[in-house]
Amino acid sequence: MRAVHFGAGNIGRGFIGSLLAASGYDVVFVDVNGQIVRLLKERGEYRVIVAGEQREEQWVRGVSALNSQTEREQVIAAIAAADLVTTAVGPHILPAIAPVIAAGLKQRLAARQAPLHVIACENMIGGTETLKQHVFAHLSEAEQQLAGESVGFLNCAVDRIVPNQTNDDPLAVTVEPFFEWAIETRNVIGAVPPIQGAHFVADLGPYIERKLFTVNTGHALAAYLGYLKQYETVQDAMKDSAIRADVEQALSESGAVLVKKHGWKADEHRAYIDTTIGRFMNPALSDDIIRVARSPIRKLGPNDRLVAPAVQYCALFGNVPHGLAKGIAALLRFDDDRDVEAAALQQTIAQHGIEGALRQYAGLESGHPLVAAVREEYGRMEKNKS
Ligand SMILES: NC(=O)C1=CN([C@@H]2O[C@H](COP(=O)(O)OP(=O)(O)OC[C@H]3O[C@@H](n4cnc5c(N)ncnc54)[C@H](O)[C@@H]3O)[C@@H](O)[C@H]2O)C=CC1
Ligand SMILES: O=P(O)(O)OC[C@H]1O[C@](O)(CO)[C@@H](O)[C@@H]1O
Repeated sequence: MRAVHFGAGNIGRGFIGSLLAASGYDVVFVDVNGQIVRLLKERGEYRVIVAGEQREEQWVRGVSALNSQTEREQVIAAIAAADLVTTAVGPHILPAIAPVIAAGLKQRLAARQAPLHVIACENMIGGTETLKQHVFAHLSEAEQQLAGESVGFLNCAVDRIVPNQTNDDPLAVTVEPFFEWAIETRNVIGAVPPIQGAHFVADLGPYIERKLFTVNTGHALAAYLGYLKQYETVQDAMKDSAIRADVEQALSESGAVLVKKHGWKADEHRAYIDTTIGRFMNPALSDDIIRVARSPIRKLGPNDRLVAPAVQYCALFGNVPHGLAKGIAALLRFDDDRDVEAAALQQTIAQHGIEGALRQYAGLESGHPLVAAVREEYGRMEKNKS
């Protein structure tokens, strides 16, 4: 079995590539990072360090790599011959990799009809569906129809915390022990792709929302509130009892939405929240606040980790979730100049106020009750700023 994986970064090497190799796939990583591609080609293996109560090392073997900028034809040929194409590049990169995936599909469709599955492993709702739209924009109608018969685009939810890496070996990747990869079977063609440890589900909706509105919501609160208090890592922020209480409150609010909307059992969801908070506090990892806070405009999106559960909470319960509102306010205060989205967000706020930013990026009109709550929290943070 052959898998082509776009994005040999933290989650690509530390989670997806490692699981695919363990499942028996020959994994070809595709990346634009020349050093990582070169080292993967030279060595054909790398180390995953699982940092839990004990430290465990696992070797991922039999991998290779291609540079999507300089080896485009080889990437196309690899896709044409693959059983599986996966991505972990970041939502904003999906349009950039779509043309080469489309070219691979064209070559494949001309030669054979064996099933191919495509899975985008990004932190977003409908990630693979979004990738499919980008890919299909490069195919003719006839090619789209053919692709519909043999290419299955499967949405998924990926969960494993893989922080920025500080190992001397640039290929080694330190990860947390926990992982969960839920893959929707709705668009499977033929048999489900054999992936050890993946959880195949008929309907991804409850799983992606549980993950995004718990792990990513809580992480975002910890990061944005931690940034305001000048902590460097999520672990340090979570030791601050006030921040931890705010994270707890926001997760109780998003949890109420998840329990009511998807029927997750309240006690089981409480255990899921507790596990998640334990993961944020893992003393064997050091997770930079700047990494978790990255791309605040994306994270302010109407379908993303803060605004989506907050809006749904308002609609379901008829009042405002103040913990989530505080998280949104803290995001609006994120002004680290190393992050291009943070700079753009601050410019929008300077020109149009926070109401303008909430309208533009979150789709929230000024009359929405959440806006007043965010404004109040935002003002309070200004007063407390020292
Ligand atoms: N790190 C984590 O804990 C988790 C990350 N994710 C998601 O996984 C995705 C990737 O995140 P990370 O691995 O953390 O980021 P990363 O920055 O470590 O990895 C992204 C990789 O994509 C590569 N890349 C960029 N443009 C490319 C292109 N045009 N073609 C091929 N490769 C390209 C980069 O060089 C980099 O190696 C994101 O959507 C993130 O939300 C999901 C769950 C966990
Ligand atoms: O990867 P994103 O969407 O920028 O957000 C960072 C978040 O994603 C993760 O990397 C993985 O779930 C978390 O560590 C964090 O909540």
